[in-house]
Amino acid sequence: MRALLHGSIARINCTDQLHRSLVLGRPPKLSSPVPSPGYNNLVCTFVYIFSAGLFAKLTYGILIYPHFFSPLRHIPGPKCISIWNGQFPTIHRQPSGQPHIKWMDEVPNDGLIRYLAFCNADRVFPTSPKLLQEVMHTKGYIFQKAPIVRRSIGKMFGMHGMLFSEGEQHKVQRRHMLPAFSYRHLRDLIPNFWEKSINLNKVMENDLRTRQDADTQKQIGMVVEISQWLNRATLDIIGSAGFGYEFNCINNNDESNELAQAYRKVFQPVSKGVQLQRVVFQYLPDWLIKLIPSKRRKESAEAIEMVKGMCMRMVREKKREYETEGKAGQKGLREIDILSLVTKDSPFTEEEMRDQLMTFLAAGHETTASALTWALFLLSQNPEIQSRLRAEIRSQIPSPTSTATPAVPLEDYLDTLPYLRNVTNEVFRFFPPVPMTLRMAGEDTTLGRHYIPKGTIVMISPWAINRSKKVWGPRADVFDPDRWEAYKEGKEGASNYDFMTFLHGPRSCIGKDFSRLEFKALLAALVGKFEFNEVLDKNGRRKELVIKSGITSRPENGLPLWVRSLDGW
Ligand code: HEM
Repeated sequence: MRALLHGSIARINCTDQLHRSLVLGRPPKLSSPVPSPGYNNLVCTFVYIFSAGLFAKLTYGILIYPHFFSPLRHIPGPKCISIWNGQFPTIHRQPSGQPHIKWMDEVPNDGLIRYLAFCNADRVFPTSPKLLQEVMHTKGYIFQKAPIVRRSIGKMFGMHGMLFSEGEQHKVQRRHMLPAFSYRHLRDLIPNFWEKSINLNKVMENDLRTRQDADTQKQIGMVVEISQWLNRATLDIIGSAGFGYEFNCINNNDESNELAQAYRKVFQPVSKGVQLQRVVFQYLPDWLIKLIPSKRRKESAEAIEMVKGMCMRMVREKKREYETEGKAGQKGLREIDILSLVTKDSPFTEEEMRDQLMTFLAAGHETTASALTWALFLLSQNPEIQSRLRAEIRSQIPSPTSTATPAVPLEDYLDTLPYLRNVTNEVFRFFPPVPMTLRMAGEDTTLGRHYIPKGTIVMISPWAINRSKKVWGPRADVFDPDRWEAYKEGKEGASNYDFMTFLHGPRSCIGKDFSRLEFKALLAALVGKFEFNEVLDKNGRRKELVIKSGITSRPENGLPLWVRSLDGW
């Protein structure tokens, strides 16, 4: 009653002041109503109950459930190093997948390991070919893309693109796009890959010469941050071979190329602090995250808008082309490139078409650039492997500068050069550009003999499987292209699931053959023409390599290498 009375007095005061200010023409001075003690008590009680509820929920969810009630608790796993944060401190300190190698080799298990991640969230990690096959193949559509992944990279890769579609929708999309990845079509793209590779060589050589002249007047090579060149080259290749578009990233440096810049902002490796922030943000609603100011997020959002706009323009231009040139399409070409398939007679809405392009653009350039970065890093550390590769390339592939018509076109043999093939396989094994990915059980199911409740997050780690001593023997952590003589493209290994770089099954990488050919063309052109050496510190010692895992794994601060142009090819 007192509360009510108090409230009405406050309201009367307010109206009174308003009336007076209207009459006198002054702005009203509203006195804030004084909350009654009853109201205060109510609020306090609510806050207490809410806090107690939250505390109980967190205590149960973080401290009790994972240790005593989780149906996954009997699956073997590493000992928790934190009572509330499981293995997270170890995972956070090391590159993605690194702790998993140790667990795989040291924790006795029947193909499945369970560990606790941030705030003791359950994770299962399949280690045997049989269970990997279940997750990726037999139950490929039950184990769906984890919402955490969708949330963190969905906007850049296109929410409605193939990477994030599920079930029937995914099957339709994948079937529709397959012709663009048939081996016959990819073989026809080799001259295009080669042309771009030669262009990269030319521009890099000019750049080396110009800068050398200014600095030393000598042709002794110079330090180059190599990864940005590789990103520009793979962007040009996906643009031209995939979409029939010339992005011209190789010819224009990063600063003058909006597209290269946009991707650099989104994909640049992040510090441990930002990684931790991202983990925490997974648990916060979008509206709350938007309220927290962040320069990096703002830049990423702008970059995403730029890419979105560009993909939409490509879709609309191509559609207009079909409308004006009729169904046969441009000059009657066999149009099975990515952009044509996405836009012509396609089952996609315009938004889906745009997202499909975003998927192929992002997935199709960053990964191959990361693989090439690692290739040059490994070759710079292993000069004898580099020389052997160069000898094969120079003896088999005519110099890009020669004007003579080659006796056999490159597309007939690029894919079969034995040492180039072994080096390619070994780089992909040793540094898988996508070190890990997550799936979520879409329904209650099983893995082997283990019950897996709906919502369980499954960690798939190409990094761990590709480097496990259990799988690859005691020399698993040695970079040795010759091991592929025995494995012969993975076919003579114990199982396909030993090599996980592109995953397997219906959700495996659709672009794996595209990227292999592109990788071989770029690597052959680069190693044929240039020598790559590591940059040592001032005491002549090897610098410690810090691997940053963002969407792909990359060396921290790019990869500076000592590059020298060689004569005779
Ligand atoms: C070295 C280069 C590459 C690597 C290591 C790689 C790796 C992968 C991996 C691991 C996935 C599965 C991701 C997941 O499910 O979480 C994937 C999916 C995909 N990749 Fe690649 N990729 C490479 C190059 C390419 C290229 C060149 C293209 C296109 C031209 C491409 C297009 C795609 C697409 C569309 C998907 C989604 C497939 C689906 O869900 O059905 N990738 N890639």
